[in-house]
Formats: sequence, C-alpha cells, structure tokens
Amino acid sequence: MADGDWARNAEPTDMQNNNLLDKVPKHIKEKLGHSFKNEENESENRAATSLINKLIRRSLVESFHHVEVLQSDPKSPLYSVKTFEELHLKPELLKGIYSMGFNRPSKIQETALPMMLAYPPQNLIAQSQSGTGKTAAFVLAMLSRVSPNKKYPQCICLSPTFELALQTGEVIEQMGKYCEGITVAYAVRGNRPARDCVIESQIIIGTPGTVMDWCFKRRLIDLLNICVFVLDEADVMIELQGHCDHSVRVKRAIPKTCQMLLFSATFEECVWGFAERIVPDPNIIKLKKEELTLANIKQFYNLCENKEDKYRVMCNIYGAVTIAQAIIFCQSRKIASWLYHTMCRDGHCVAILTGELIVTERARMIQRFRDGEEKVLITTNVCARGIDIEQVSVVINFDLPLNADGSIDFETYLHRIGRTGRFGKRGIAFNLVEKRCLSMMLDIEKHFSTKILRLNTEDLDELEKSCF
Ligand SMILES: Nc1ncnc2c1ncn2[C@@H]1O[C@H](COP(=O)(O)OP(=O)(O)OP(=O)(O)O)[C@@H](O)[C@H]1O
Repeated sequence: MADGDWARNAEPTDMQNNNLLDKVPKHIKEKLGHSFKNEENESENRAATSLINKLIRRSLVESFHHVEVLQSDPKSPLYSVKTFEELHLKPELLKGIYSMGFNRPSKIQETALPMMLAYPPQNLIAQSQSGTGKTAAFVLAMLSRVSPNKKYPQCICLSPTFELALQTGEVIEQMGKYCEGITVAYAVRGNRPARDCVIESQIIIGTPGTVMDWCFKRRLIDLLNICVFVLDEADVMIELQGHCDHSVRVKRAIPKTCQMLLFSATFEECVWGFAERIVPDPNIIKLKKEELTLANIKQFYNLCENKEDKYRVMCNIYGAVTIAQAIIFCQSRKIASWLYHTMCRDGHCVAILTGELIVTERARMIQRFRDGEEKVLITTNVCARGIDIEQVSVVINFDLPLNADGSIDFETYLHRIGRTGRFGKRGIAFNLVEKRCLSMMLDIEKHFSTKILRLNTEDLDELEKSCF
C-alpha cells in the first residue's frame, strides 16, 4: 500500500480486522488491555468518538504489518538493501539486535553505520525522520568502538533531557547485553557517585550540565581516552544556550582525534552552519525539505474558542484516545498542571510529567506510562523529543508549540507528533487550535507540504469520507 492510502481505504471487515489483530504482538495487546474489544462508546459525542475510535483502531491494527511493507519500499526511510550482517557488526552485537526484534536496518542505519565504523574514524552529521532508528545507529557505533577490557570512559553521549538520557542508556544496555564487560554510567541529575570514585564505565550517557559537572567540578571522568562523542538531538543542543555552552566545553577537553557524531530529525539552516563549524570535515546525511513530513501520521485539527473549550473537545475524544496510549502536549507547566488537575477532578486517570518534578518522580512517571499503567500522559516540550514508546498511537497538541516570539515552532511540532508512528507504525495527531491561531495551522501545512484535516464534529460524514 502506498503512503497516504492507508486512511482512505475501505474500513476492514470484522474478519479482516480479526486477522490483522492476530499480527499485533501479545505484549502490546496486554498493555492496551480492553482496547481491542469492539465496545460501544459511552462518550457524549458518540458519532465523533466512534469515528476517531475507528481511526485509532485502524492505525493500531495496521501498524503491525506495515513495517515489512515499508522496509521494501525504496521511497521509505525504513528501506534498506543490506542486512545487518552486511554492515560488519560484531557477532555479539548482531545477537543483541536480533534479540530486540530487529530484522533489517533502516535507511539511516544502512547509510550511517559504514561511515561511523570506517577507519580512520570519520565525523558525521546525520538527519533522519523521527522514529527511524537514529538512536540504534549511534548506539551500535559506540558499542562497536569501545574496548570492553579497558576500564575507563571511551564514549560520551549527550542528550537534552533526563528522560532521554535514561532511555538511550537502556538501549545501550539492551543492545550490548551480549558484549561482556561493557558498562554504562548515567551522568544525570540525582545520580551522585561517591566523591573519590573514578568512573570505569566505557560509555557515559548524560545531560550536558551534569556531564560537565562530572568532568570538571567533580573530576570523576577522565576525558583523555574518549574516542566517540555523540550529540543526540544535536540541533536543540546547539540552539539552547546552556546546553550548547556545556557541550562545547566538554568537546574542547576531549582529544582532537575523537570521532564526533551529531544526530537529529531536524536541523534548521542556521544550525547546520554551526554544526559544520564545530565538527571538522564531516560526512553529511541531510534530508530534503519534502522528506521532512511524517507520512504515516494522520493529522487533524479542531477549532476551539478557548482553554475551556479545548478541554471540552478533549473530553469528547478522550474515550477514543484511551483505546491506545496518548501524549498531550501543553505549552507551559501551568497549563499542564491545570489540565492534569481538571482531568483528575473529572475522574480521568492521567499522568503528568513536567520539568518541575523531582527526578525520581520524573523517572517513575515515564516508567509507569511506558508500562501502560496510565494511558494518557500530560506533558510539556520536555517529552517532545526522542521519547520512544511503541504503543503511543495518538498525540494531542493541547497548545501548538510556539517560539519565544509567538511564531509557530515547526521543529518542535514535528518532534512532538513524531512521538507516535514510531518505525513506520501508524499514528494520529490532534491539534486543538484557538480560532485566532488558525493561520498557524495553515503555516504548518505549507511548511511541511502536508494536509491537516479539520475535525469538524458538525459534519462527520464529510470527515469520514476524507479519512477512509
Ligand atoms: N532496524 C530496526 N528494525 C526494527 N525496529 C527498529 C530498528 N531500528 C530501530 N527500531 C525501533 O524503532 C523505534 C524508533 O527508533 P529510535 O528511537 O532509534 O528512532 P529515532 O530516529 O532516534 O527517533 P527520534 O527522532 O524520535 O529520536 C525504537 O522502538 C527502536 O527500537
């Protein structure tokens, strides 16, 4: 099936649906619990909810047989001609990859890995769409480069947030579980090794401030033998003053010969310039502008009067949204907190994750959501990037992401909606838009040359026609 056709095709019959359901892995079905039963919806706005319900159920079901199709479509970012074996990875890494259920590399993995593993080591600045396996690519590079017998830091990977650093660390541990002797140290807030300790782990993953602290203030890390330096979500690391200063300071203290790897789904032109200045002689993998949109995510918007009206619309679609798992993005901690308390007051079971929580709470919240304990997570841009939770099939922008000057933040929009539709799965994004912000929706459509359908609850027949 060609990209974009999925939502227009006829609704599968019950029998087809049941056959497709067989393909949904058991662990996902368990996490989603009741959601696959064909229940009548109890919500007030039954017609709208039932349509959204259909859409979400369909996207969930189709997700699990779509990846194979995409991996053989040359136009897809998941396409590859090579196998993992042909990428000359160590046998213990191949074992790790296959144990994670990967069959074939994605385009970014197939292209970037030979560059990253070449001798002499080459620098790389790489861009690829959200959820296409960039993390796995640079994790494989780090695991391939370290010497397990040498008990000192050899790779540093910087992430913009606490949650992302933990997640990347887990990927390193999972992928490297057959590589004996390799360990990971987490340089994140709340983790305080003893004062006289010297880090022996070969791979350090952390946020820029804490890594800097460990290197220069607490002198826990010897930077002399660092041979790979990764900046994940590199554009935001460069753009955010604090992150940039800390990252550059660490980078200056590591050997000049160290391999530098910069990854992100988005790089604004001004960021490319800076990236190329700090990374000597890099290989570059860059997306064309038209490749930036996420074809597997169906986008909608709903016009609302104000915050209260947005809340009403949200409650209307809530029943459908909790078929799977959903992330709701708010522009500020204040709105996130208001939404959380209002939803709890009205009896909804939701989680909240914002930067003001203490780190143990943040770690607990994201884990609970990952485990499916809560189906809905209310958050801010702190979870906009990198967070990878397979069963998230809906993203709701309670507020559109804005820059400090009030203009639309296109990059964050793309990262936020990219929390769904991971690795070729289907996803749905809803934007709740105040009338005065309608022009921003049109700006997004134009910027990404994409179509965002109005979820007009007054004319559902029309909407249904355009969706299926
Ligand atoms: N070759 C592969 N085969 C199957 N699944 C894969 C493969 N590579 C990665 N994945 C899975 O795809 C999902 C997305 O991968 P990953 O998080 O690396 O994407 P990303 O490009 O870093 O995304 P983002 O831009 O959001 O940070 C993960 O769940 C990962 O386990």
